[in-house]
Amino acid sequence: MDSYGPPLDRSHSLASGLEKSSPTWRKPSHSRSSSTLSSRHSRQIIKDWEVVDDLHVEMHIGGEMTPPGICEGYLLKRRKWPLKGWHKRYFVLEAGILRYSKHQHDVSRGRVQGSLDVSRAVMSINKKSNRIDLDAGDILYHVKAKSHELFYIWVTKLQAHRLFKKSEAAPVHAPAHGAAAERAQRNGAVTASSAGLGGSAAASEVLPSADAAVNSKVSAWLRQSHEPDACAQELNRCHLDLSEINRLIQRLQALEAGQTFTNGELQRIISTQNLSLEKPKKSKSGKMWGHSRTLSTVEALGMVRLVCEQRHWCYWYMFNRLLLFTPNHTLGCVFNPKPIRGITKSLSSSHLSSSSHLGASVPSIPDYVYSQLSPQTAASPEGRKLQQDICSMSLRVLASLKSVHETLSQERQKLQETWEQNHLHQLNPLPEVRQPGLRLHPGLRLHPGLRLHPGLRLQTDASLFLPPQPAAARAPSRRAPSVADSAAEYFDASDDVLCGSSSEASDESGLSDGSTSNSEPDDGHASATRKYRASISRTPNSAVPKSTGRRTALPAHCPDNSHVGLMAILYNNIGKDLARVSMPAPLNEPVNLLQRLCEELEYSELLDTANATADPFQRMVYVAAFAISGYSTATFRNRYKPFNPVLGETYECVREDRGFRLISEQVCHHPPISACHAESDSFSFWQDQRWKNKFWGKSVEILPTGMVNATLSRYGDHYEWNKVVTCIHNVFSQQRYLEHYGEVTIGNLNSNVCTCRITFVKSRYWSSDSSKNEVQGTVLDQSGSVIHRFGGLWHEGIFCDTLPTPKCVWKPHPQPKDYLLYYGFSTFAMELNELTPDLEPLLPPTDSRLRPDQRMLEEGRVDEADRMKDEIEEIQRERRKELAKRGEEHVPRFFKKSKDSCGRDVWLTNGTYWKLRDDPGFANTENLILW
Ligand SMILES: CC(C)CCC[C@@H](C)[C@H]1CC[C@H]2[C@@H]3CC=C4C[C@@H](O)CC[C@]4(C)[C@H]3CC[C@]12C
Repeated sequence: MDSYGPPLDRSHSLASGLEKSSPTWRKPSHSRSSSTLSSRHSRQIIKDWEVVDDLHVEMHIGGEMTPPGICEGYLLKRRKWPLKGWHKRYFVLEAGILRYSKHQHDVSRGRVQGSLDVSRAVMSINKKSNRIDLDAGDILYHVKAKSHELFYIWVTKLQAHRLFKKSEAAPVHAPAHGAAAERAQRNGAVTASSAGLGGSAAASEVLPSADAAVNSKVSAWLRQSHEPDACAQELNRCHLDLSEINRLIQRLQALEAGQTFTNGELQRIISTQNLSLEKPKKSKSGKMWGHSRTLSTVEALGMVRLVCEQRHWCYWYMFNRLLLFTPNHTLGCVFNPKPIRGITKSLSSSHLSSSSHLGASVPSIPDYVYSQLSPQTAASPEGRKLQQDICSMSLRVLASLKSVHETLSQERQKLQETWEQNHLHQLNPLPEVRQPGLRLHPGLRLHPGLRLHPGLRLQTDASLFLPPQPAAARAPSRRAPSVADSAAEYFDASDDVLCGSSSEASDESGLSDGSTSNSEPDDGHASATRKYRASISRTPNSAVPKSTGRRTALPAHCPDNSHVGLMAILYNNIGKDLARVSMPAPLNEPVNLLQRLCEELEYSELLDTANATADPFQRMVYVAAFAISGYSTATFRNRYKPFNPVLGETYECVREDRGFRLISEQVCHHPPISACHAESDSFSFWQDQRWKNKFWGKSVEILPTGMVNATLSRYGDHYEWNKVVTCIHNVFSQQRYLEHYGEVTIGNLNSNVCTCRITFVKSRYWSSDSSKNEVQGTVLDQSGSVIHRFGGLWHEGIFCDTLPTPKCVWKPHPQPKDYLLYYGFSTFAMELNELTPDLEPLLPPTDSRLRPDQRMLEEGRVDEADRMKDEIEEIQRERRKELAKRGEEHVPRFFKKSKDSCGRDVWLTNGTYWKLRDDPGFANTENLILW
């Protein structure tokens, strides 16, 4: 195998964008943390793994995606238990499903030992050891091919199947639209102008044809709305552009490698054939036999095979010098080409003649392909031209996709609202008639203090609170109105208040819905969230905060870090707290974890409002909104990691404009703990943050421990709540995103009048983007009755429809201009690390604002920042060693360890910071030297 050339450990991945070459960032990303591994060897192994994405698979022939062919053969499969050793198993990959059996003959007998949908698995490969890992969460396969060639073929095939299956699952093709529009037209719902409206036309099909009002409104929408047409055109353009880009890239690669065939063509051939990778058995007549299913076709189509008898080499020869199989390694390859006539022809003619090139110097397929993927300077004018074309075309596609996305989201929202409003009319044509079958959760009772609106109509989404019930129990039943119905009416009454006019209420309010009798609890959640969402979107954004004199942008744009390989870093730090893993500076954002604690106070006005609210139940709603608001930063913050504070580092934040001041300190190194304390006239807020990680292959869960605390001065409340899990999905890929899920319970340690439960709903993998990030909450009284309910999305806002005036209790501020160029920071986040001349002399030298590496990164001096970061971490290590030598322990300066009411360790302020700052001033105290 070695003779196939060395370069399997190149950082240019076969198909992943994770480890693109980078002259600036060739510094091996694992170097920093490699000390955690025992041997150089194990580091090497980790380094060679790559996650494969499906971007580079070439499967289009003439614009259509070709279904990939079957692939079958023996692979070595890692034993399940103990996880040691390998056994040979026969694998068949067909229609996106990878099945395996013990032996080849088991397949025909239907004896399958396991199967996995490859489109749902994360695929990691190790080119050095020919290994492929497929991780579908619950099912995990570790397999190994016997040779590079087999490995390459399997990888190519797997990619092809994944891509095809994914594309099948998410069809965006236009042709169906015409048919749908036609059908819709037959229903009389749309006029001729709607042909080609695609999804929108299809939506009209589900409208109950009996309801003329519904039909007319939606068809009016369809008539007026031409955006989907524009989108379809735009997408068609994108499609063409992408094909063109693909062609240009291939051309460029071929040009640079001086080759006639492109990598894409090779991949396409492998993808589309039916392949049996087993050694063709010798028949009595001495003929070579392949898999029975494929053999005759193979011969019929003139499969290209050269056998070089003298040297006992068997060349399976696809293109010029592409496949080289030796009897010792790979044992034959039988192709059942689907009719790609041109290619078969070219195989058999011009390329056969180049057999004389074959030999030990011939690069293997992987080498060939990797060489194609290597960045090469396109010296020729044609190459440069190609590069420019690729660039400008890519930008065009990006712009188109952005605009399509925006338009479609708006249209969807409009349609949704139109549909919901009309749907209500249909379900509740007569306001006085009670809708049968309404059920309410026993916990959802009417609070004695609540007044019912006189003009009651029955529209509610009580299903929100319904626990799962067997289908029989969901059947509508007629019964007398009950307290539960009254509660439902109460919610409806709220809508009236919201909309001002009772007759128009159902048209305007996004909150009412009569469709409760047979909705699944999950659907209930989703539909409630849709309504909350609609109401939130109608709430105007809070006025742009008046200028605080603080900066509105960072000094420099964020660096591109898409090339930095994360895999090695994370593997090398398994078991470590992700947030604390040291990463190269381009992976960092110029704020640290102490500052991120402060960021949770971005919406501190909610605590001020709570403190000004007399009713304890309503007060709780605002506290809950505050607890949720702290999670909203996650929306745009998944590309960079906050700096880890060093032990003893501090941070202060004085916000006269918001009326609070905060201090935080890194109080412990093992485990790393950051503590903070904030105070204002209306509240105090403190927490210490530490967390654990769970690494799931393609995602990382952050499980915070420790409670968050807030007290309100006016009512003496002491609220305490837990945090939910934050999950970094697709951690290795550029499609990384954050999700929060779990339950938060807010208690009041000084009063048991009410509690609050908030659910951060875990999205299902098929859920649409608009239903991601759902939050639902209830405020309960002592007996467990629901007094208030609220919901929405943690990145868009929270609506409470049970307040005397139902309203959006919280909505995140709009993001500042160009925020994506500034790490996705909000205005508040931009301000966190701002250092003004009047502030500087007042800070202790341990303040994060004075930390040089973070400052360098903020100023765009990324390389310097990285070096400085190494130095600061080294200083910290030295300091720890010194302390250990002296048998001492680090004592935090401004926080002390204590126990909370449940006996848990907590870090509380010792009350000295602000006093020292005033007198004698930190310039006159003894301070730690951290950098
Ligand atoms: C470079 C890439 C891979 C790493 C990105 C990691 C980022 C997204 C991670 C690292 C540390 C993480 C934070 C750690 C702790 C918390 C507290 C939790 O209650 C809310 C989420 C929050 C605030 C996390 C958000 C996501 C986070 C910032």
